[in-house]
This record gives sequence, C-alpha cells and structure tokens, in this order.
Amino acid sequence: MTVPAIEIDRLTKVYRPGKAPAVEEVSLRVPAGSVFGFLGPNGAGKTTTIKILAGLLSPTGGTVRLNGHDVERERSAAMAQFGAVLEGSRNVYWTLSARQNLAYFGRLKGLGKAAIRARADELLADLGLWERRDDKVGAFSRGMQQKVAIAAALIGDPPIVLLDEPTLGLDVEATRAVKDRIAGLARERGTTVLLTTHQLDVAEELCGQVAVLRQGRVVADLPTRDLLAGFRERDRYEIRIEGAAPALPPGFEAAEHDGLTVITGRVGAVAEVYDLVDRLREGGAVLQSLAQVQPDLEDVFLALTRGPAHV
Ligand SMILES: Nc1ncnc2c1ncn2[C@@H]1O[C@H](COP(=O)(O)OP(=O)(O)OP(=O)(O)O)[C@@H](O)[C@H]1O
Repeated sequence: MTVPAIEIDRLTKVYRPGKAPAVEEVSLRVPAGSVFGFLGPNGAGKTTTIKILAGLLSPTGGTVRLNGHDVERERSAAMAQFGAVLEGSRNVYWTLSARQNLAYFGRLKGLGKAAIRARADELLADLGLWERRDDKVGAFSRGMQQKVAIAAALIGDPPIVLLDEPTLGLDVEATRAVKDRIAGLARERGTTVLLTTHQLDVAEELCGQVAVLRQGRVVADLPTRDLLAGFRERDRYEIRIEGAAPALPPGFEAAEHDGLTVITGRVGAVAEVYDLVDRLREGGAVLQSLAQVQPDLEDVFLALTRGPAHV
C-alpha cells in the first residue's frame, strides 16, 4: 500500500488545560499528488492543524506524518518534505528583493547557485513577478508579497505544500495566478497540496477532496463532488407568485418581497414542485417564475457547520 503524503492520526491540541480542545481526535489521509481542502468556520482548528503539520506547534495527543516521517520523532526528515505559507505570519523578508528572497530560501533548502537561479526565474515568471524581481518586497502590494511567499515555499520543489488561506485578500487576477499555480503543482509535478480557505469557490475549483472541521472535529471528509452531489439530490426550488402566500405542503416556506411571494423548498423529486405549481394555479395564484437553485459549496458548508455540534 502506498504511504499517504499526509497522515493525521487522532490529533488533539489543547492550548489551555481545562478549555475545549482546539483540535480533537482528528484523523485524515491526504493521498500523494492531490489537492486537499481544509474548510471550516473561524476557530474550527484549521490553522492549528497546519501549524502542527509544519512543526511549529506540538500536539497534545496523536501523530502526524509527512511522507511517512513523524513530525515529532523524525523532525528533520519530516521538515524536508514540505514548503509552507502560513496565514498572518511574515513569510518573506521585506528588505530583500523578490529574487534575493528566493535565493535566501533556496540556500536554506541546500540548493546550489545555478539551481536556485533557474528555479527562481521560472517561479518569478510564472507568478507574474518578473518585472519586479529586483524590487524590495516591502514595497510590494499584499498580493505580490503573497506570490513571493508562495514562490519561496516552492523554491526547493517540495513534495508537499501547506498553504493557509493562499488567496486571502488577493484581487481577481492575483487569485487566478495563484490558483493556476496550485493546480499546476499537482498536475505537472505530482505535488501534494493541503490548503485552508474560506473562499469556497477556491476549494470547489481546486480540491479533489475536502475535510470540513467544526469546533476542532472533522464533520465531513470526502471528494468535493460527492459532497456536492449529496446535496444536489435534494435541489432547492424557488417559485415566485403574485399576491399573498397560500397554505403550503411540508418542506416549503414562503416570504414576501415587494408584493411578490417567494416560495422556497427542498424536494426529493421534481414532481413535488409541479404538484405545488398546479395547486397554486388552481388556487388562483399568478405564477411569475420557477427556478431551480443549485447549491454551491457554501450551502453545503453552512448546512454541515450549523446546528448541534458533534453529531
Ligand atoms: N495561541 C493560542 N492560544 C490559545 N488558543 C488558541 C491559540 N491559537 C488558536 N487558539 C484557539 O484555538 C481554536 C482554533 O483556532 P484556529 O486558529 O486553529 O482556527 P481556524 O480554523 O484556523 O480559524 P480561522 O478560520 O479564523 O483562521 C480557536 O478557539 C482559537 O481561539
């Protein structure tokens, strides 16, 4: 059996004894060469987990392995497996130019001058930083600084890349460049990428698999398309009629907007919607529109993270 690139076993982190754990009994497997999304509301434990994977925090319990190397027990071997960009931390040196930053991080990874030059030039060109390669990073926009941080994490061509909110605060163009680079890493180099994001379109576009964390626990861990398919079985419909709301069958609810009544409901079969439309017409309602509303990952995520915890 091939070793998963990232193996998390019953990981628990308690920051303050007596307080609820930030991460509780989390177990996950990330196959090599995949892009895996870590989702969850604020405070769910995503950053804590990534920091433990990157060796910046010690777990209270459980283990994490990167390409089979235990982060606590085989530290240097585990550290050689990844490059990381962590949220909110200064990942690059502002007084150095983009190219000098990459040279510095390349030397840290033990690369020779020629290899650093070739790789740095490729990354700078790829991420749209070529024109500004000799400017100090301190004078860059947030998006450009983020791109330098990503390039620095990739300079040693690590097999695993950990990215905490890689597109946070970036404009449309910068987000596109970063998303393309992430997709290309997995597709062309076989790199394993674990990313956290609140931007569900990013997860939906890039991640083959997602885990949803809530209050430190995994509430879903499955292929992104299965997560969506599970919800699409129960599509949501929206019917707009003129005038007041009539009595509705279970599963439907009505709200009034500007003299129109908007009826919404999730149904198992489309026939239920047509039955309702017939009944509305028979009752004299004037139908304005009927639409099917496809859920996106945000609907799914909200459904999983609302309601009682730890179900
Ligand atoms: N250094 C710390 N000391 C004490 N508690 C902490 C510390 N860092 C995080 N926490 C707590 O741990 C829990 C998980 O936080 P974490 O930052 O891992 O969540 P997150 O999912 O990354 O959230 P966000 O989406 O807001 O970045 C939160 O309740 C947070 O308050």
